[in-house]
Amino acid sequence: MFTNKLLTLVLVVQPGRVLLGMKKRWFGAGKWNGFGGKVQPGETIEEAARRLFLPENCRRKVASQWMHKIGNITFEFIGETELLDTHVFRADNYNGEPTESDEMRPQWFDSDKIPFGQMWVDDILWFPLMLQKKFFGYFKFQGHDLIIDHKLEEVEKL
Ligand SMILES: Cc1cc(-c2ccco2)c2oc(N)nc2c1
Repeated sequence: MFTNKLLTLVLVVQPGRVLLGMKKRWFGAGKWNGFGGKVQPGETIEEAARRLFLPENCRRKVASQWMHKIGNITFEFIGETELLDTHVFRADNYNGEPTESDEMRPQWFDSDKIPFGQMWVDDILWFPLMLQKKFFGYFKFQGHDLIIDHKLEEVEKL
């Protein structure tokens, strides 16, 4: 019997570069990733993505269509009963200045120099898809560094 935890992930993809953040503590610490986290009770997935990515003083200024959903990935860990239902968004028109937080240290990377060796091991599989397509993914992990099964499907609509 599995339970579902809703998570968000926002990636800023611009011509020739991608914005990632170095996770400084807790789950996924030491890995570059998109910006996101847990969806709180009473908020939508989109509201959570906006809350977790945009600093409070920017939220009012950014139109609601600033991001669009590009993927939905389910992560399962062997021996655990909680699935991570992760909703992936792109925020390409983001033209703010990323600032460091307690959680994340932002950095721009050239699109051909993504640091996959310091990221979750699934990323190298779905990053190429997010540039052009929408996708569903499922990854079964043993520990945090070994994928023992996965499915990845390009879709027209999420
Ligand atoms: C197991 C796992 C979890 C996450 C995650 C989503 C939100 C916070 O952590 C990942 O993010 C990426 N890129 N791969 C991931 C694998």
